[in-house]
Amino acid sequence: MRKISFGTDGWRGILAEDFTFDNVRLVAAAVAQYLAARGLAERGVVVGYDTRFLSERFAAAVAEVLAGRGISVFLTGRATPTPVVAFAVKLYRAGGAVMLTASHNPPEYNGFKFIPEYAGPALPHITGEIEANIRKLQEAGAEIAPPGGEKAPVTTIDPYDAYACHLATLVDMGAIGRAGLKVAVDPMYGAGTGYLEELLKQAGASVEVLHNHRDPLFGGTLPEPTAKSLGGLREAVAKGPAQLGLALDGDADRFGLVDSGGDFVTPNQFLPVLLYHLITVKGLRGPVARTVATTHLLDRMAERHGLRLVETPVGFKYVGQCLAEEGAVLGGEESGGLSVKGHVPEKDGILAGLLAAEMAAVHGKSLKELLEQVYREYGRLYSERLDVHTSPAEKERVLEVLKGFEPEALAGRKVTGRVTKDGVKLLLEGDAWVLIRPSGTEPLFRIYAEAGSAGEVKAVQADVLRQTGL
Ligand SMILES: O=P(O)(O)OC[C@H]1O[C@H](O)[C@H](O)[C@@H](O)[C@@H]1O
Repeated sequence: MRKISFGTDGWRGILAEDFTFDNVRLVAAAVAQYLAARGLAERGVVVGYDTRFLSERFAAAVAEVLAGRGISVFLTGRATPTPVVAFAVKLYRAGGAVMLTASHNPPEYNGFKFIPEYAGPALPHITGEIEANIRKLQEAGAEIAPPGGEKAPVTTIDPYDAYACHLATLVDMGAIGRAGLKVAVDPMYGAGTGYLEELLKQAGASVEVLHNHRDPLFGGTLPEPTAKSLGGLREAVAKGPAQLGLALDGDADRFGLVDSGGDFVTPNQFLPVLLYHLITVKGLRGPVARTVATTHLLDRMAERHGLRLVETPVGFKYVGQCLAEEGAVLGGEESGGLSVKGHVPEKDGILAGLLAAEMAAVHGKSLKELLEQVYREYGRLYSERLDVHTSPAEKERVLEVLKGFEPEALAGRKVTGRVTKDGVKLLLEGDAWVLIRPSGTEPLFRIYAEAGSAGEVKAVQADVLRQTGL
């Protein structure tokens, strides 16, 4: 059996291979030990799950282990988005939450996310402690049998209404209604079903919904809101009357956006437009947090407005930490995660979608028109990510190469700096950069690049491939 370990965001495993009821019970017991050691057990734990195969059964198994160890459980009565489960931690002042989900992974996966009492993704020192507990339980040959009998209650919850009220403090729902916005929503058969479309309808928008029934095979695609997977939504928006398309990933923590006409808007394009809106319309002030892989257009904007820019490794856990501890206005990442000041420090695709709708309503413009405005004020940057699949042996070789990867120039541009907070990032003259890092969720390397033209981005990536032999 492979080692149970928490990657970029939770433990993920293939169903029946690694992700078994026995292993889920083992990890739940390790979480119970962590909570007890931290004095958090008496606050109880929220348990939620997505729409994947057996997710509700795994959630019930986790609830049973926790309750059997005297920890009260707030169990969601239906599939619930990860950000809503995080919000429920605050709502019930719980000691943490367990979310059963493999997010946007292929259908044969399921997963286990732990959300500590601060209501954002668990930081490495916490998952490290849980992993150590798992090893000790395994070494002791402890059998985590269904405990047979609860020592604490399991209460069924539905945090929808409280979450909706909270979002109404962050989003101008009235503006969405007044504008009579027409929106198409694609929850990708996932846990966001019944959330984003309902909130928009309640606000008064007219909503067309796609893929809003449970399908653990996700219609044969990945529940990942990328341009490639959102063909149906793009077609729906291109056909009209919808002016905007909003998508979520399998557990609704990531967002995907389709502009009027059916064009996909990347997170690197949306984040600067949102920051502009938050600063100029909503009047928010505070630092701006982005991962090392996210657009530097945010840096230019932060500098112009006198805001501090915080760069974190990849993983919303680090972005969330900046939101929670430093009061950031916006925390975002190129893989489609964001949260804003006043919200839980967990990425939230529903909030992102509602903010996009608010912006369309308030400005009466498409996202692309707003983006053009941002480009006019701050200059334009092109960014792209290239994913390169590798075997485990190849991965080791490339990691070795990266240790000493300090070229003088890339694609004819001088290297002016080297950042190693996550993978290797080379800063190039002319406000360009490239980052090479192994994914923590998939067996591949990601090569992210940004420059003043699309051609330069491609040239820089090609030179990285050539020089590293990837
Ligand atoms: O690039 P990876 O290590 O595969 O991570 C990709 C993404 O995985 C999860 O969704 C994390 O929550 C994100 O913060 C991260 O950006």
